[in-house]
Amino acid sequence: MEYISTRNKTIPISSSEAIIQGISKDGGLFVPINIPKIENIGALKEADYKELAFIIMSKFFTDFELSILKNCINNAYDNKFSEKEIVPLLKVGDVFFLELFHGPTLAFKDMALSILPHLLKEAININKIDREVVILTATSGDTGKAALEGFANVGGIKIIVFFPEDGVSKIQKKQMLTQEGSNTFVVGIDGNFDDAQNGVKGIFNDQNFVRFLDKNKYILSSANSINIGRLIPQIVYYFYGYLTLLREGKIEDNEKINIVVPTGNFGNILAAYYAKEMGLPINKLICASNENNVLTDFIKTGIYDKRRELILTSSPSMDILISSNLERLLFHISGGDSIFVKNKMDELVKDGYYKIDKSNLKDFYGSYSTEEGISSSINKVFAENNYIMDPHTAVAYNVYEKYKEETCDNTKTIIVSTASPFKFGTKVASSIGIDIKNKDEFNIIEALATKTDIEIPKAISNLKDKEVIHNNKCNKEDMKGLIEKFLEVGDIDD
Ligand SMILES: N[C@@H](CCOP(=O)(O)O)C(=O)O
Repeated sequence: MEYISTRNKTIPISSSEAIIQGISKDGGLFVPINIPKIENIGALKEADYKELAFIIMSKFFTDFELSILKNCINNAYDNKFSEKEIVPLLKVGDVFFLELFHGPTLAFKDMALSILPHLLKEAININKIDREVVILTATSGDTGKAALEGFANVGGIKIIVFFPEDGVSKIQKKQMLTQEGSNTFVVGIDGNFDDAQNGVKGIFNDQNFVRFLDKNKYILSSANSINIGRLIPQIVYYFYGYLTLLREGKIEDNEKINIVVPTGNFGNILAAYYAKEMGLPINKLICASNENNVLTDFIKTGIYDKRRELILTSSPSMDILISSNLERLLFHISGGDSIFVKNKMDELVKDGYYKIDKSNLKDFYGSYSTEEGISSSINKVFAENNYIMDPHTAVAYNVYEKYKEETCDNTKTIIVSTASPFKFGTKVASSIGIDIKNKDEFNIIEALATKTDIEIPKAISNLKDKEVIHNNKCNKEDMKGLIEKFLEVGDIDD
């Protein structure tokens, strides 16, 4: 399988090269030259998570020897995950929650960031790279910690994470600032996630800086979902969720289901779109946003308009106005028209918006939840079903309720549950009536554990006494300066 840029189809590269580069030099994202099909999906219903991961990933990562790919998968999906199914599926009321947060950092990002370091190491070997790889990551909370965890102490790789100083939850922040590993660097910036992501993309595209790093024997890569090595592993759990329904007799073979995804950078829902294109019977892809509802407007009108204030919400991983992976969707729905994609991306930079024909978005339904909607959904599901959702998952639930009301569609539905509620203690606890006044975050979490009768995950209880290691802060304009400092390469301008 070859990969091409969404903005220029003429230079195909291998999957291992695409993983190393992270983002194309022309600013585009790598996409597979075609999306492979899987026939007779129902026959895979007895496959465990690793077997399924191998079947799916081997169709995309074709320049990895099969035994090497199998090793990567075995090393990724092991007892780092607390549940033996890796992603349990739970029926709650009339929906199914696919819980993607049982990995080491308690968010769905672990699903791909447990394997990306193994894939990248192998990609470095395959391409005989004689440079140290520097992973630049922008995060609004969950990606950062999952990437740090995955890459900590991996030889030949350094990881630098930029997060919005005031735009992540207290637990997310503590998770990142206490990260051990001599190759890890964490920086709070004085902007929002879009600033961090724009900054990182700008650095990738600054050819002078890239050459300067190269002279110092460094190359850049990415751990965000702009990296195809992040996206492909996320396809697996959509198949696994579907096949679990089939194995448990909840659906017939080939029966269509809906998938609801709380969405920010559009990577997770794009993985579901890839699954659909590969043949998974999906009816609607339901794109759930928080008050940063740029995607809702896009799906309803075909107009993507980022000219609005970014709002900090209780679901920070979705506090995004420039959803990177939409670029890949534009490429696919335009039949692979890279000129069209480039024009739209240029319009977004120049004018702040672009328009497409909304009939191209028929696979999707989009809506959003307010802060109040998040609280009332958490409260309702807990009261009625004794099931506790984190704010991101609550956004998805809230939007699914709207979808049902609007469409009366009773297709069986999976909601992806993307993070542990204990990462967002204040919002979750207050939503179910716990008095949070005068309590610190860890007291709130203890009260939440008592009320829900769920044990606090070790990854959170251990955090309480962990020492803060990273104290770096910078202006959003000075991200390059910090990279120079961490890599000890001097100043490009000297
Ligand atoms: N949801 C985010 C933002 C980055 O998303 P990614 O999937 O592109 O890495 C986060 O948690 O940081």
